[in-house]
Amino acid sequence: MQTIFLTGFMGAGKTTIGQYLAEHLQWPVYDTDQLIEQQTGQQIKEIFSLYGEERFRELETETLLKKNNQPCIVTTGGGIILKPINRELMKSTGTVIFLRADFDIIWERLLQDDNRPLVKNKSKEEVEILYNSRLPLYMESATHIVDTSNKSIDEIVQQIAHRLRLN
Ligand SMILES: Nc1ncnc2c1ncn2[C@@H]1O[C@H](COP(=O)(O)OP(=O)(O)OP(=O)(O)O)[C@@H](O)[C@H]1O
Ligand SMILES: O=C(O)C1=C[C@@H](O)[C@@H](O)[C@H](O)C1
Ligand SMILES: [Mg+2]
Repeated sequence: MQTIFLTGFMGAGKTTIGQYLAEHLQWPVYDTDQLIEQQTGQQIKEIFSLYGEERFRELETETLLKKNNQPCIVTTGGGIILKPINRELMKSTGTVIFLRADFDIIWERLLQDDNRPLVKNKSKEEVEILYNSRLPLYMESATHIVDTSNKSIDEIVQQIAHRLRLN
């Protein structure tokens, strides 16, 4: 089994599910947002405001390129699917699981945290437009789609392990 990449919109639960899945499988887990923050010593919102979104997208690609080939879970930033090279890198080196969730559920989760520059000061309608514009890219790059709406973290972890025949 190669790398398991978790993709999906902000608030879909990639980071959270990745931690629990890693514990369940006893595999290492890496989060691209956290790796970028560690590497730069800056928070994502600072990177966006100091250098812009484009620079952040380059850092995401660099992070994917640095990954070694050991089995692991990689939880990604919500916009990792925007660059074709990222979609190709993930699909060619692993299994890509798109964590799908209804927009209303995502919106409720996003209200809890202010470290997401693409959501800050945006209306629900504006963020929903972004969500809808990205859906085809999550779908196109996924090898599996797992619906997480109204499911507990444990149910989602079990479902992923079952789909990948890892339990
Ligand atoms: N299945 C779930 N049920 C209830 N709450 C959840 C579920 N999954 C995630 N959450 C909660 O939603 C919030 C967002 O989750 P998380 O940070 O894991 O999302 P993410 O997909 O990594 O987002 P980002 O792309 O911004 O990094 C967290 O507070 C988390 O506890
Ligand atoms: O959806 C996005 O574009 C983002 C999601 C977050 O995980 C971070 O990578 C950053 O806030 C951008
Ligand atoms: Mg995350």
